Amino acid sequence: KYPSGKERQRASRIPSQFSQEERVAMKEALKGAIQIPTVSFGPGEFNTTALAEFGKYVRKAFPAVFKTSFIQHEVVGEYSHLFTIQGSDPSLQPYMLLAHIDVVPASDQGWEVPPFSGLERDGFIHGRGTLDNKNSVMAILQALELLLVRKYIPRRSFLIALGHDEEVSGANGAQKISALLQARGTQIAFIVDEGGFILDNFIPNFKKPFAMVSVSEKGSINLMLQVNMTPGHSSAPPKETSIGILAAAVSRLEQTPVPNTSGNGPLKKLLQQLANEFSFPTNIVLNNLWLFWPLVSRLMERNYIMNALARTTTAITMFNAGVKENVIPSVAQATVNFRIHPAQTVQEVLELVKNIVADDRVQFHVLSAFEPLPVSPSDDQAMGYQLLRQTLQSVFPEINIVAPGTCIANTDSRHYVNLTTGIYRFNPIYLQPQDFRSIHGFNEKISVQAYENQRR
Ligand SMILES: CCCCCCCCCCCCCCCCCC(=O)N[C@@H](Cc1ccccc1)C(=O)O
Ligand SMILES: [Zn+2]
Ligand SMILES: [Zn+2]
Repeated sequence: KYPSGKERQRASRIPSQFSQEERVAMKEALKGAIQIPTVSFGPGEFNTTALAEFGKYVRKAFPAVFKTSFIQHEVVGEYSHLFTIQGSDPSLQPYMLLAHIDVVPASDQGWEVPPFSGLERDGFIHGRGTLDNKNSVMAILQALELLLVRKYIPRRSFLIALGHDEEVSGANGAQKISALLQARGTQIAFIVDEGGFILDNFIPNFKKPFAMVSVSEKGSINLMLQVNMTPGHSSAPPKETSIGILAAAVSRLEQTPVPNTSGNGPLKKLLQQLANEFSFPTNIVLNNLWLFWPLVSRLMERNYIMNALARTTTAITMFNAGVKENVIPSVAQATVNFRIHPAQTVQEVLELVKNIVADDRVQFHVLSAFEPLPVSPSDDQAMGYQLLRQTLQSVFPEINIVAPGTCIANTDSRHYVNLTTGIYRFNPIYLQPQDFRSIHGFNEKISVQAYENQRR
């Protein structure tokens, strides 16, 4: 039963204040989530025991979410979760929050604390998934739980979709949830997913943190290069082997980056928005990009993260050849992962790559590919973007720059493009370059303070 208008008004002004007990319980809930090793090892290779345990864990940690009559909970693709929170005003189009419960593998080597310990040390909770992306899973459910305890009933309906295989492309989780919603004819006002942060110290000589809300994400090609040659005895080798030819081809690819196309992408706009925050002479340079763009884009290429924003990137990720030390192998294969800049297409990149390799003995096999994602609106009329901006500025009043950007990696949100034109990738967390390296790397951690802010 819905409350009266007065009760609703009161509910809409629920302050984000927590008791000491609540604060302890909340961080303990995150630690427990980190301790469940929901690792995705490869396509179709999941820790299904951990995924099932995670399902039970959230039921126990957030009882109000699971027993509230106006919340429908569905399990999709065995381990993903879809929550539909029915608002009091059905005329408003629902929005949707996304997060994923799987994590990439982590072995104990290289970590200061074991990656699935969830240990708290020096004000940080450590472990795989603390930034990518159990922080979001738990913060979303925790915020909802606390609101429900405080008798919250939303006006606008919303959905929460928690995928279980984002780290291996989302085919069983996000893709199935999206298909289910499409079959139901659901239209979504806007989506919020991972993929943007409050960036702190990412731009050389720019100390002011700013929020980057990613309004698009790069496309991708996984390209397999293969060379076949006649096998033989290593005691009398031919002048060139399949391995040598392939190695030269991938080396040419590494040494010849795909041209910088950032002049036509959102990066230029982002820098223009930041221009007046810089001191002289950088402010003059950035306010006159029509003149200085060649110089600025060359300087940006020196930084590997800025470089990733500026162009299609080339990463050689797999190399396989040879069966025995005294056998000249017949086949050599390498996989190259390209992340496509929004100003380019799959076809354009493939043409460029073939011209760079320029060797007919190298065969190309496209293993998978998709185009850069559409750019979501970020103008004054874009409800999702503006709501996100206002909300983040009310939680972080010190942030006066919120800028649209591009996510350099891919997220589950790409599976929902048929449901909405407004997809915003943003986690309300300060991120420094060393934190960025910890995502999929060593020593991933989140400060207790940052986690508390996420739930507000
Ligand atoms: C002007 C200054 C800007 C500075 C830019 C700084 C950019 C930092 C932004 C950090 C964004 C990090 C986003 C994290 C999300 C990672 C998601 C992920 O790893 N996805 C996988 C998904 C995938 C796709 C296909 C197959 C398997 C998995 C990925 O590899 O992209
Ligand atoms: Zn992620
Ligand atoms: Zn990830």
